[in-house]
Amino acid sequence: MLSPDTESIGLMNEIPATKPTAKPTAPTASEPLEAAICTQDLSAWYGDFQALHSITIDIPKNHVTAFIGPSGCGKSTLLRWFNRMNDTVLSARATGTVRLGDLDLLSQETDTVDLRRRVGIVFQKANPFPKSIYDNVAFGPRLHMKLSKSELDELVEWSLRKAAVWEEVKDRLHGSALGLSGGQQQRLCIARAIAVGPEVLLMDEPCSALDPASTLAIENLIFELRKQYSIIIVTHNMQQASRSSDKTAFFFEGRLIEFADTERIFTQPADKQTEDYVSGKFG
Ligand SMILES: Nc1ncnc2c1ncn2[C@@H]1O[C@H](COP(=O)(O)OP(=O)(O)OP(=O)(O)O)[C@@H](O)[C@H]1O
Repeated sequence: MLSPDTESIGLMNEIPATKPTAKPTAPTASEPLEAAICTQDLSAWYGDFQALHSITIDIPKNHVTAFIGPSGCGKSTLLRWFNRMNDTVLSARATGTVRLGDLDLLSQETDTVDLRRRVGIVFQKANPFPKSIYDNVAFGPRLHMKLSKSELDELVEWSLRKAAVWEEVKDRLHGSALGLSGGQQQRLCIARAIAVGPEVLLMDEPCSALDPASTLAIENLIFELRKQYSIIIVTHNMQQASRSSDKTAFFFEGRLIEFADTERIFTQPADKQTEDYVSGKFG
């Protein structure tokens, strides 16, 4: 049985409608950036506490965007409004707008089940279901796609290959996912997320529980996956943000202080607070 925590609830809702396609669509530098998710004046509260203040940001499609900032500055809160994970927190509310294409993400009429199919999430701690490796990846597709056995086999393999873990698990697909190493489990969770064909992948400190080799494997994977998905990664690791993201947003005390190309944020930030943070003077 799955534990009824918020993370499992989110994963259970990551349901697919269509079989994912594998056509890389990375734009070239000269093309204007199309937005995957746009927020306008987004403010968010937990009870009386205001965690986000008037956030306006366009998250570009097919790029990796890093969210950085000191603990408690609101990075995860913002990420969790992007797929309405905050619905599981009774005291959480938000004003302003968040859009995924034409979809108004804050509307009560938005189908959160379908939203979580389109916006997948990978958490800090790998959380495979206590099932086989195969069944973890096949979980969403089995619920919501009518696939033959061979089509499902193909999708499971495709997802595991895409998540760069196929070679390590192909001979033990029916063994328990809990028997994998931490880094393998995290790549399995990425495979499970992409098996349902999301447009956006949210990653909340996906490497913080991993060793350097597994971290590097995930970073390489993120870099590769951005050809097909719009990725947002929350990280406390400045090297990771600078290595694996195209754009970086720096937050402080619930406010978006600066959002620019990652290279610029790390070499010529416009704001003194950004400079102090990325140079390690605080946080
Ligand atoms: N479920 C909750 N109930 C009440 N307050 C919360 C809740 N979740 C977060 N907060 C508060 O909202 C603020 C922003 O938290 P959030 O987790 O978004 O920050 P963060 O930048 O992701 O922090 P960290 O880097 O430590 O994960 C913090 O002050 C936090 O204590």
